[in-house]
Amino acid sequence: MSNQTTPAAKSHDVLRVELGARSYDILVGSNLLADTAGHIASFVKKAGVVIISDAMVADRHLPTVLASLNAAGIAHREVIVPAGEKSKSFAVFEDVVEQILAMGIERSTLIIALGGGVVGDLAGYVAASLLRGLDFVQIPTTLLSQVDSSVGGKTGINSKSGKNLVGAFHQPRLVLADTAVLDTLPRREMLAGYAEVVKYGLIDDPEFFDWLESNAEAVLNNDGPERRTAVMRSCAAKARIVSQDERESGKRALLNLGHTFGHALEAETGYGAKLLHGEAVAMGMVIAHDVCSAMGMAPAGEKDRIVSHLKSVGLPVCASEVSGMHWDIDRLMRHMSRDKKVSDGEITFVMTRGIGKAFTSKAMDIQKMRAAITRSCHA
Ligand SMILES: NC(=O)c1ccc[n+]([C@@H]2O[C@H](COP(=O)([O-])OP(=O)(O)OC[C@H]3O[C@@H](n4cnc5c(N)ncnc54)[C@H](O)[C@@H]3O)[C@@H](O)[C@H]2O)c1
Ligand SMILES: O=C(O)C(=O)C[C@@H](O)[C@H](O)[C@H](O)COP(=O)(O)O
Ligand SMILES: [Zn+2]
Repeated sequence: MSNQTTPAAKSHDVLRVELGARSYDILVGSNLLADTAGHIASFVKKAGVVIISDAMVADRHLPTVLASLNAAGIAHREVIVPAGEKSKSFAVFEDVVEQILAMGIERSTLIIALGGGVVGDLAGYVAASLLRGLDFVQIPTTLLSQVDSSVGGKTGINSKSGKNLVGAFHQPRLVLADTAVLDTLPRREMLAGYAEVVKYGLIDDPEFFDWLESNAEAVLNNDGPERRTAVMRSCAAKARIVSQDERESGKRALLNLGHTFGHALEAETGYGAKLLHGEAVAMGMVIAHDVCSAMGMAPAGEKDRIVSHLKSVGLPVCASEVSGMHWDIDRLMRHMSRDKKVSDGEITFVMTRGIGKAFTSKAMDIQKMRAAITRSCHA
């Protein structure tokens, strides 16, 4: 008989976003929601917590969170918004703020964002605004929010003039990424998040892109080690960049790879289910690689490799794949001119010399860019 005991599996990994007084941990693991109360305990005061979630997530995962808070005797209230991008609006923002103020809150009330990037961006902006700033915790429930939106403190809503044009930088106190909740996420939403995972490989980690080419289906299908690796490696990449440039005065703009084009496509489709953010980013990353290879700075074969990987999992790669859309290139160009990376009247673009070699520059060939957008819209 052996005396050996199997060591208990590590329940979660911890990453730190280093931002001085605003530093915080990202916990990544399976079934973390069951001990929500334990994980957030040090941020909860007598005033309790207000959970902001959407109807879909509340239906599936709020009971687990509430059971944990009830067992620990933590006072809680809930605000539930409709699921989907349309909740990142002035109307929903106002409604949530008024509901929470009517509850009677204090500066020590903790806001919890339980949901995907829509809930995280909205709840973060609500937290930044109420009483001029409440603490908040991100509990991301989509792949996209676990690998990207819950980290870094960009919060906000959309305006008629464009995507995320109203908001604030407001860092969470903690990010609790429970990879098991992704088991209830529809494949299309998983893929939208996967586009942002691929983005990290394309920015500056070609080995990660190689790894994804072999492990994509394991990441997407099972709550196993590959998914955890993908979430951890993505969060580590984002944390590293955000720690160096919290307010996007330089390097952070790299996280916008594919977004200048992607946000224009999203705005033109009316922020609905026609085109998800991650799908627009996938198309935008292809356009970025296409125009850079047309400008002779990136090998054309690399764009083909990216397209082939995105297609292999089922992501759309061309704007022409959005059904019922008749794209107007001039309107797309006008949207791009309102990008937050515009300075002195010129857009800073995230460009590329190939996989893992993204950089920022204003030196875009506008005619070649128009041609690349046209290829995407009329493929
Ligand atoms: N702040 C940032 O840094 C940042 C980064 C990337 C994206 N974003 C924003 O994030 C938003 C997109 O986020 P998203 O892709 O998470 O979309 P989302 O929040 O709309 O969630 C997608 C859908 O999945 C449902 N859902 C969420 N979790 C679920 C679960 N576990 N099981 C079943 N259904 C679930 C939601 O109800 C919704 O219908 C966009 O508005 C984008 O601009 C922000
Ligand atoms: O965190 C960042 O910085 C990013 O750019 C991450 C993006 O994936 C995200 O979509 C972000 O919301 C885009 O920011 P925006 O400033 O262009 O609205
Ligand atoms: Zn994004």
